[in-house]
Amino acid sequence: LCQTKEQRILDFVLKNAVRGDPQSVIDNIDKYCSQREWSMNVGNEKGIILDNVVKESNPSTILELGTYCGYSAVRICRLLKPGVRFFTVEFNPAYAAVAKQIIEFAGLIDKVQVLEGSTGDIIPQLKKKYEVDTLDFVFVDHWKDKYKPDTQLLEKCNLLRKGSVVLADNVIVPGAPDFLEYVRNCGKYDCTNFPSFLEYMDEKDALEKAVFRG
Ligand SMILES: CCCNc1ncnc2c1ncn2[C@@H]1O[C@H](/C=C/CNC(=O)c2cc(-c3ccc(F)cc3)cc(O)c2O)[C@@H](O)[C@H]1O
Ligand SMILES: [Mg+2]
Repeated sequence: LCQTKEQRILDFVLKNAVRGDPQSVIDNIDKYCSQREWSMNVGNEKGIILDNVVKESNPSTILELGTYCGYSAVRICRLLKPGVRFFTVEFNPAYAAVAKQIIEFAGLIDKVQVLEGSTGDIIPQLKKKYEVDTLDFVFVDHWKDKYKPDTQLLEKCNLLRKGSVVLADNVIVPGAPDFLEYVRNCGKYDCTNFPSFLEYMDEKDALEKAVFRG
């Protein structure tokens, strides 16, 4: 029996999407969350912007902060060439379990490493334990008050290089004002705002792209 919303989303995907077809997984999550139960996936409007920024960055090493159900992990990894490394961090075991099953159903589990734990613990381990040199692309979509400290932690751990792209969801709703102020004024990033809409709603939201100057 599906007790949680996340389990109901997984169940809907397993029943209605096509195994091995990432686009059908994305479309079915969007269908469920727009028709049945709202859920905090990046969604299709902001998702198209995410797709375009990923495509233009052509990244080889990607980090996502906040996996949730794996919607954006599937969105990003469906665009990646073979051999690319995608790490996604999730500290809620129940969400991580749902995400792994959704990513697996989409046929992308070989490209994805779901790192269970807190970003504060995992980011400092990326170089030594996960053999990461620097990150080409970071998608930030976890607790909004952690965007700024975790971006600063990425800098401190020397995980960003000249041209690394940090793309943040929800800079209008719920908002991440300290993060926005930081990336726009600290002098280390070239920032671009992408106005869009909150997932499955008519409210305005936006993504912020912050390119590290190195
Ligand atoms: C120690 C905490 C920081 N470190 C962390 N390390 C690892 N995983 C972390 C995490 N923080 C949060 N997470 C995970 O990220 C996810 C959290 C996402 C938070 N997102 C939101 O709150 C959010 C919220 C909205 C929203 C918008 C409008 C509204 F009326 C209500 C909600 C829309 C969004 O697109 C959102 O992304 C969860 O899976 C959580 O378990
Ligand atoms: Mg979000």
